[in-house]
Amino acid sequence: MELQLALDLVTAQEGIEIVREVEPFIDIVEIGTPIVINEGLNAVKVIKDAFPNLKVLADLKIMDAGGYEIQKAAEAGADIVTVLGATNDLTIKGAVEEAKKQGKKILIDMINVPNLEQRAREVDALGVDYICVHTGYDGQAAGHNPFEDLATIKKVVKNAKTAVAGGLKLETLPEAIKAQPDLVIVGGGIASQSDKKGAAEKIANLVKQG
Ligand SMILES: O=C([C@H](O)CO)[C@H](O)[C@H](O)COP(=O)(O)O
Repeated sequence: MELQLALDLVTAQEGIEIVREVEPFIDIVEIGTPIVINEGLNAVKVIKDAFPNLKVLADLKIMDAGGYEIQKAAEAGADIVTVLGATNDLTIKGAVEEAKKQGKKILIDMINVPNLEQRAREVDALGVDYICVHTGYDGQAAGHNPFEDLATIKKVVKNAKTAVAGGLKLETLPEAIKAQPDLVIVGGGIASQSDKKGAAEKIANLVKQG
């Protein structure tokens, strides 16, 4: 089981300071969608240059032009790029093809996919690397969490790795780990804490014990 730190509501420069504190405890650093909106793919390059030994995920949430957008993220140094499960198979196939060419990986974000079980089966058959259930900020604000969705995809995904994201914190992590995802994604549960290093260390220990 791996741990991904999501950097969202900070600048890339602030992100570098956070990663410096927690680098020994994380496997992947995510350049979140808000950072990409504010600073573009240059933020991916800045973080990859600062931490060449960490895997970097660009949370582009691709919905169209899969091949082209993966190519641009790869040029910026991303190792993993997100594509929305809600898009059509053509976009996912284009993204997978380009990612294979570039030696990169695709994470499918199943945020707001209504027919989760069926869609998870379908995208799993398209050769993607990760399938991630995700309760976004708006869903979290309405009191939702991703635990039931994780159990749903764990039953049907046979090829891809499974991942979970959405409001995970030290207190709620055991619930996520119980379902044995391959990747746990934590944003505010580390990045918004006053003791980021302490939070990351405790969360990493739970993830390691898996
Ligand atoms: O993908 C995310 C969100 O949609 C903003 O772009 C976050 O990275 C993801 O939800 C993880 O962050 P937390 O919910 O703060 O753990």
